[in-house]
Amino acid sequence: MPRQFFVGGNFKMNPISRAQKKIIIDELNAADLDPNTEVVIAPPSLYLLPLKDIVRNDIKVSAQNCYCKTSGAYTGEISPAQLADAGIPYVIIGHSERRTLFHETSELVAQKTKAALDGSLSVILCVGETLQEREAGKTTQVVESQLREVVTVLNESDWDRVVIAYEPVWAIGTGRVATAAQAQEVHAYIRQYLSTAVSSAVSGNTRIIYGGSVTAANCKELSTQIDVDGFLVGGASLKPEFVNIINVKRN
Ligand SMILES: O=C(CO)COP(=O)(O)O
Repeated sequence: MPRQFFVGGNFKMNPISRAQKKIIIDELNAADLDPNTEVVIAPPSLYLLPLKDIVRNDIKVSAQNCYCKTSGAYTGEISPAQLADAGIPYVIIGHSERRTLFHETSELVAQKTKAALDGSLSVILCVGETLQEREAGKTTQVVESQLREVVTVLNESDWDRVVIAYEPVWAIGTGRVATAAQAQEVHAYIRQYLSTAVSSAVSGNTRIIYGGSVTAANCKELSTQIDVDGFLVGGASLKPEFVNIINVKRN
């Protein structure tokens, strides 16, 4: 079966007001969206339930993070069980902002990924190298080591609910997008790695999406790459052009 194209909008800690959010949701609700593309939006946790209630049914809602325990004394955290109970189907795990600003290790990212999958969520698992690592020729080594931790703790069937987001840190929020060839090279590497480390079925079925300064203007070329199965969009997911990105396969 062909991999379904996937477009996620990571709102990060934006926008500030509920009124601004409503405008974004109203635009999405009114838009003519490609029914063949899976669309997921990830607002700050405070807004998960209100947005879920007002957004159209064919757009799924995702958390931006969760913890690896079911409940307990973990002030400030949300558990996979709580997200599942609230009817939130997806969670982003291992975003570079979590890894860098909040010191999440690949080991913790792997534990969270496993806990989320065990809690019946689907996971958007983020990996990617810094500029320094790319310039040192370590891109694939870094991405592989981030994935290896996860591979170690997942069962083969867990991968049915994992989308891998390749997000080079140097392209996030910088306006500096990876070229289609740079993205394809790393996506192909990830697919090859999944084939050797997990199975050829998981390699063939897992969606690998690109994130990092994706816009309506640059998404077309990226989308034509054979191993690019969609996008995780930050800044542009807050703008009307998000609709054009969702519809890139149709235009
Ligand atoms: O981090 C990202 C998505 O998770 C990408 O952010 P930008 O699209 O703003 O670069």
